[in-house]
Amino acid sequence: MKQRVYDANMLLPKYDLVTFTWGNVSEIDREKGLFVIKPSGVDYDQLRPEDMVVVDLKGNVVEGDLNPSSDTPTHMYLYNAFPAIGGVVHTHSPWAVSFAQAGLDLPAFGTTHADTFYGNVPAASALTEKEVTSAYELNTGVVIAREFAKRGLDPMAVPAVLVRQHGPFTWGKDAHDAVHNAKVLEVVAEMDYHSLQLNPHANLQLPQYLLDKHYYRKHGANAYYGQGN
Ligand SMILES: O=C(CO)[C@@H](O)[C@H](O)COP(=O)(O)O
Repeated sequence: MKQRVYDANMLLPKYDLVTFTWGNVSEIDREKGLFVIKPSGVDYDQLRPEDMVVVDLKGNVVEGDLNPSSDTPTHMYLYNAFPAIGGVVHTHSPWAVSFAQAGLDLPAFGTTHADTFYGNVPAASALTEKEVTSAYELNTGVVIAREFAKRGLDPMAVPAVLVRQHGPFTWGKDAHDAVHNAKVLEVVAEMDYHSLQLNPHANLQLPQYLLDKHYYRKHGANAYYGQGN
């Protein structure tokens, strides 16, 4: 599992999703109640599979000599809040971060989006100052779970979020699936930006029937939403 998580982390620079030591990938073993995550602040070209850190769902490091990623509390919170997910990715990929910092949902304008995200990708607002809990590092996870609950979104149907003042988090059935979703998010964010520049006054939103048709053609009639057509 450490090798698999290491391999998934090494896809972040390969897919041009990170700069320096930014970003992190993890994967969970639900039977053991443990997840493996990248260590904090280690250059990707220095990273080794044995550097991966093993953490339990209370945030305790159970194996590893290095500090786990600074985003470990968010990964942990998401594994607890979204029981169907198996892997989590965080990046600072520039186009997705641009939408996150602008506080804008990433709209479904086309089938490139619909293949992976069954609907607009939500921008989750940061907690207000008075909401910030003493466990500051948990706030991002709280914000994400709250946004999905508020919108009634199935996290496996829209496996991504844009956290304002921070950046994108994606997830999937495992670490590699979550990395795939992170790359699609970045590609679609750049496409959306240019579409909005090219035609700023039109309604470019993909109609629901096309979203349905395309998503279920790709994922099957019993996809996450359990509906089909
Ligand atoms: O946003 C931040 C830091 O502000 C983090 O997401 C870093 O981008 C990755 O940190 P480590 O995983 O190396 O701790």
